[in-house]
Amino acid sequence: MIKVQQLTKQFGDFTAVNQLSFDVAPGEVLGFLGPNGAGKSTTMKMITGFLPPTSGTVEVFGHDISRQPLAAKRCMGYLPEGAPAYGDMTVLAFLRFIAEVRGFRAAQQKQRVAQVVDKTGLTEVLGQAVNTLSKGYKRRVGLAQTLIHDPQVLILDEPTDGLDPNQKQQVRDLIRDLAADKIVIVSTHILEEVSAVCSRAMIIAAGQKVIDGTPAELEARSRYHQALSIRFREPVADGAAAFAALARVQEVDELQQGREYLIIPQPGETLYPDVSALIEQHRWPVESVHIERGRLDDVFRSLTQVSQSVAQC
Ligand SMILES: Nc1ncnc2c1ncn2[C@@H]1O[C@H](COP(=O)(O)OP(=O)(O)OP(=O)(O)O)[C@@H](O)[C@H]1O
Repeated sequence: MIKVQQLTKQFGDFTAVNQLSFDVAPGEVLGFLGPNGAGKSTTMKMITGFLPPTSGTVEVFGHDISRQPLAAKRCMGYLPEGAPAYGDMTVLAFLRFIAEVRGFRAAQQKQRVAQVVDKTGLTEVLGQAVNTLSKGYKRRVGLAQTLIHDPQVLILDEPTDGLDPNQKQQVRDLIRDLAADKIVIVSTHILEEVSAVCSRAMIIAAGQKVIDGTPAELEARSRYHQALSIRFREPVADGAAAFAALARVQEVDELQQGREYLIIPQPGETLYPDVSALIEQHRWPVESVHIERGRLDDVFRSLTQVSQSVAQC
């Protein structure tokens, strides 16, 4: 279990992280979201003991990161932003070095290195200097070094940043694979990553938590939650006015000259029965109907804009 309580970081007069509290349990993949400068990296650095908090505490499986840093760090693997250090070393030498630092010797060291090389797909670049690797491989080397001691907790700062779509997919699959019995905290700007790998998501803005829930709970906050997206086989004249006249409709968007409509309900309402009755009454030729779960980008935008403007007041 990770327990973060009232965590705060000030740089001079500026408060980068403000009274942040949350718990994470094994098996959870927590997506840490927020606009640039929200305080994600600063929080991760404090959780992993790379930056002392101004106030507040972090406990990792009962070990306080400030008072028992070695015991707490033993439980964690941390992938910071950017590329791994020691770029002149070959991948193999670098991973052996990390294994050595983590206390593995002889056969055990070989075995640990071989396991992470296999997991992260590094076999073909083992003899290459880290500096000369592509961005994707550098990221994988970073991931490999976080896994060497098979930690119970993985803290990954933008693990797919700068990767191409295939590499992104591979890293996400790896995170999902690793997540079964670990705690994973992953910061990202990429909202589709949250749906792809996270069991829970927290949005922070201006150093403060603005929402914490499952991706489905976040999507339910979107204005598009339960919106109906309807496509007809041919254009339907007057559809916009007819849909807009229904009770509990907030907005109707007509697309493709009347072949498609997006009908947004008032908050908390569902429209399917009324819309379906209207379509039947007019015998409009429906091709497809889709009920939206909600859009994370819309939730992200509305929550972070509100809290940033509050912070500026
Ligand atoms: N060492 C420092 N000294 C002064 N200010 C800092 C320092 N480190 C971070 N900050 C400031 O704290 C705020 C939070 O930074 P942080 O890097 O945690 O944000 P972030 O959410 O990770 O952003 P990004 O998504 O851009 O990586 C920013 O305004 C940043 O400029």
